[in-house]
Amino acid sequence: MSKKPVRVAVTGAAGQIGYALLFRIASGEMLGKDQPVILQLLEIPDEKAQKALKGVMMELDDCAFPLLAGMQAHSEAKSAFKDTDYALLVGARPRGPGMERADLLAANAQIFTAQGRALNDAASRNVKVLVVGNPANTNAYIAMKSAPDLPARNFTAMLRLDHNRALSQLAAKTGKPVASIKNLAVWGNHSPTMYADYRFATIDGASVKDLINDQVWNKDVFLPTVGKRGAAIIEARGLSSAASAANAAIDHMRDWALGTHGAWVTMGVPSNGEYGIPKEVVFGYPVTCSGGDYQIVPGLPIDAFSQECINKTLAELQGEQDGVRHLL
Ligand SMILES: NC(=O)c1ccc[n+]([C@@H]2O[C@H](COP(=O)([O-])OP(=O)(O)OC[C@H]3O[C@@H](n4cnc5c(N)ncnc54)[C@H](O)[C@@H]3O)[C@@H](O)[C@H]2O)c1
Ligand SMILES: O=C(O)C[C@H](O)C(=O)O
Repeated sequence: MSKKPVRVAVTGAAGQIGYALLFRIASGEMLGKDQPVILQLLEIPDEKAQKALKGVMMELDDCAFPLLAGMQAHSEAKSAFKDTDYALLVGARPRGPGMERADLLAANAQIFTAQGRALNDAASRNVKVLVVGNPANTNAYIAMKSAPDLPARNFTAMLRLDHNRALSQLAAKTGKPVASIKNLAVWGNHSPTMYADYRFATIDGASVKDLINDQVWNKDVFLPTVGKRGAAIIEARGLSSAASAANAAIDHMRDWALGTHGAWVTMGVPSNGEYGIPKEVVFGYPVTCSGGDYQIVPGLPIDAFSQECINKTLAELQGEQDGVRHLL
C-alpha cells in the first residue's frame, strides 16, 4: 500500500537554493522513493517573487513527479506551515561580495521570530525544522525560542555543507574516495570559525590524522579552506552557493528522517550541555540518526587545540545570540 503523503514547507522557494532543492524533494531524494510529498511553498508577498514562484511550480508540474501529491503557493507563514511535517527555512537575504555573515544578522533575524511563531501555531507537533538562511545557527535559535510549544530539539541548523566541504578536502588530500571517509565531526557555527575535526576520522579503518600527519596543513590550509569556502564561491560565482547548499539540505533532512545506520554526520542542534556548550546554543555536533531522531556522539576526547577552536566558535555564537536578545 502506498504511504500517506507528508507535508514539506519550503521558504524562499523562488530563490536560488529553492530552485536547486524543490525538484529533488519532489523526486524522492530527501524522504525516500516511496514517500509522496505535498509542497507548501512560501515566498514574500511581492508580485515579482510570487510570479517567479508560480513559474517554479509550473516547472514542477512539467516534471510529472509521481511522488508529488500536491503543492501550494503561500505569501504568509502561518498558512504555509499548516500541519507541516518538515520545514526548510531557506528564505533570507544571502551575502554578497565583501559582506560578512554578521551583516546578515540584523537583516534576517526578524524573519525567524515571525516564522518560529507561525510554526508554533500551525505546524505538526513533530515538525522537523532545518534552518538554512544565514546566520543559520542563530536563526535556528531565534525560531526555536519563538516556538515554545514545539520540542526545542526539532529545530536544527545546517552545518552539513561544511561537513561535505571538509570531506571533499580530505578526499583530495588523501587521494581516497569521499565515501571511504568515516567519523568526521564539525563543531560550532556555520561560519569561518567552524571547527572541522578529523581526529576521529578513518579511511578503511586507518586514522586520517595519521595518514595526513601534518598539523600545519590542518591549521593553515584545511581549516581556512573549509571555513572560507562560502566566500570563495561568492567571489567566483558572484552569487552565494546554491546547488551545494540545496544538496546539503537534502542530506541533512534525509539522514534525520531515514537514519544514518551508525555513520556520523554533522547537524547544528540545540545543546543540552554536551561538551560544555551552554544549553540552547545551536551548535554543530557530530551526530548519528535513527528512528527519526538524532543523538550527539558522546564521549569524544577534546585536546587543547580542539578546545581552543571550540571556544572560539562558541564565543562567536554567544555574541550573535547577545545581538538578537532584544527580539526574543
Ligand atoms: N547554511 C548554509 O550552509 C547556507 C548555504 C548557502 C546559503 N545559505 C543562505 O540561504 C539563504 C538563501 O540563499 P539563496 O541563495 O537561495 O538566496 P536568494 O536571494 O536567491 O533567495 C532567497 C529567497 O527568499 C525569499 N525570502 C526572503 N524573505 C523571505 C521570507 N520572510 N519568507 C519567505 N521567503 C523569503 C526571497 O524573496 C528570495 O526569493 C541566504 O541567507 C544564504 O546566505 C546558507
Ligand atoms: O557563505 C555564505 O554566505 C553562503 C553560505 O553560508 C556558504 O557557506 O556557502
